Order: sequence, then structure tokens, then C-alpha cells
Amino acid sequence: MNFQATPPIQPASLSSLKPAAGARAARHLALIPAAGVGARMEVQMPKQYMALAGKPMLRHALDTFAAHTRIDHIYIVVSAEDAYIDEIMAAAPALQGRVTVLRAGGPTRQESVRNGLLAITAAQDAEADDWILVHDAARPGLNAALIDRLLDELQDDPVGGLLALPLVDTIKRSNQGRSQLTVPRADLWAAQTPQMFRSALLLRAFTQAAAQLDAITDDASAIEMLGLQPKLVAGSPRNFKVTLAHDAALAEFFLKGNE
Ligand SMILES: Nc1ccn([C@@H]2O[C@H](COP(=O)(O)OP(=O)(O)OP(=O)(O)O)[C@@H](O)[C@H]2O)c(=O)n1
Ligand SMILES: C[C@](O)(CO)[C@H](O)COP(=O)(O)O
Repeated sequence: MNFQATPPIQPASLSSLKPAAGARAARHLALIPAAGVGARMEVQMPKQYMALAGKPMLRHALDTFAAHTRIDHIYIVVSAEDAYIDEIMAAAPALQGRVTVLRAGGPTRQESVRNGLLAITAAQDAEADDWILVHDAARPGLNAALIDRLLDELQDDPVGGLLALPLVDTIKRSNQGRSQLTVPRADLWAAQTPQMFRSALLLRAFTQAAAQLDAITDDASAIEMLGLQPKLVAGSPRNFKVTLAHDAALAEFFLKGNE
């Protein structure tokens, strides 16, 4: 795939991404990377398909987005050889017409996101100023209130942003298993998802970062590489990423209606 280096975006030029007066309102499109294998979870299937609170993990985020009236469409990126998604979609008639499955997973989360963006763009399914909400399938605790908070906080923002949580623990830098120093935590936040940016800006950021995709682990990093500063929007502990085996019980706690 040939990515041409593009000059960094000057914040002043971002105004071109906002809809012109009288243009149709920008849509909100969810893009869910779900092409991982969940190696750290140590379960027998990709973790996004493991049962949590009575349904496969990825159904929680899918159902939350599909039930949200401000979300116009949902794209889910799975691996080309995914053996689960077709059966899951067939068992969820309420998702028909609201969800497009993209068998475009890549070797890393960022490449899966980039491939999904390219597929949406190639299908001309998104206008330049449409908002893309990239959300991990591995964060099943997302709810409508968090989506509303993100949309309300960012709808007039020139850059976009992400849900995140300010760190509350003291942070240590390790040296061979020993505490080498304490990292000042005053301005440290833990990034969550959705991470929400306008389609053209996100695609440009991923194009610009093409050679460094392995070095970044979230979508906002690519936007930062353009010299822009995404807005941090208060997330929630319930929106944590299910990563390690012990996370399943905590996810069930939140998904069973506990805050
Ligand atoms: N090549 C990849 C890797 C990850 N993901 C997705 O990105 C999200 C966050 O990634 P992570 O929690 O790291 O999931 P895995 O990569 O599956 O986990 P592990 O690193 O333990 O294998 C998940 O919804 C995962 O399915 C993806 O779409 N494509
Ligand atoms: C995108 C993310 O969830 C923000 O915290 C995180 O970077 C994903 O990391 P992973 O190693 O791909 O799970």
C-alpha cells in the first residue's frame, strides 16, 4: 500500500473539515476493531467472542452502539479467517442493517483500524467531516451515557478526542523489577475508547503515521503525530479493557448492572 508523506496539518486548516453552513449534518460512525486473538486472556477462543453476562463480549459494544439513536452506522473489523462473526450476526436480527462486517483485520490493532478506515473510504461510505468513533470490542462496558458525553464534548471540537481516566495511583518506573523512580502523575491519563475524530483527519493521520503504526497503540497517537492535541473526555472504570484472565469477573460485575 503506497502512502505518500503528507505535510503536517496546521490547526487553522482543520476548519475545512467542519461541515459548511447548510451542509448535511456530520454523521457518527462506529468502527470496532475486533480482529485480535486475545493471547493475554489465555482462553480457547479470541477473547472478543468469550461469553460475558450471557452473550459474546463484542455483542455488548455492538448492541450499545446499535441502540444509540445518534450512531448512524457501525463497522466491525474482523480477521479474514474469523469463524465466529457470521453466526453471531445471524443470531442478532436487530443488528441487520446497522452493522457492516469488514473482514479486513491486520497484524496489529492499528493496522486493523487503518484497514477499516480504508474500506469505509473506498466504499465512499463516509464524508470527510463524518465522525469516526473507534472503539475496542474488548471494552464491553461502554454505555449510552459515555457515548453521549463524548459526542456532546466533541461535537464542536476542531480536533476530536477520546474517553480517558486520570491516573489515581502513584506511578513507578521499574528497573529489573525494582522501583527506579516515581513518575509525576498530575497530568497522566489512561486512554480508553471510543476515540473520536473526523474521517478525513483520521485517515490522514494514519497515512502520515504509516511507517510508525507498529510504534503506536491507539488512534489519538496518530493524531498527536500531526502536531494536534486530542481532547481528553472523562471515561469510566466500567469501560476498562478486558485483557487478562482475571478481567472477566470484573467485566461481568459491571455488565450485570453494577456501576
Ligand atoms: N491485530 C489486531 C489486534 C487487536 N485488535 C483489536 O483491538 C482491540 C484491543 O486490542 P487488545 O486488547 O490488545 O486485543 P488482542 O490484541 O486480541 O489481545 P492480545 O494483545 O492479548 O492478543 C481488541 O478489540 C482487538 O480485537 C484488532 O482489531 N486487530
Ligand atoms: C486503544 C487502547 O485501548 C487505549 O488504551 C489501547 O492502547 C489498546 O492497547 P492493546 O495493547 O491493543 O490492547
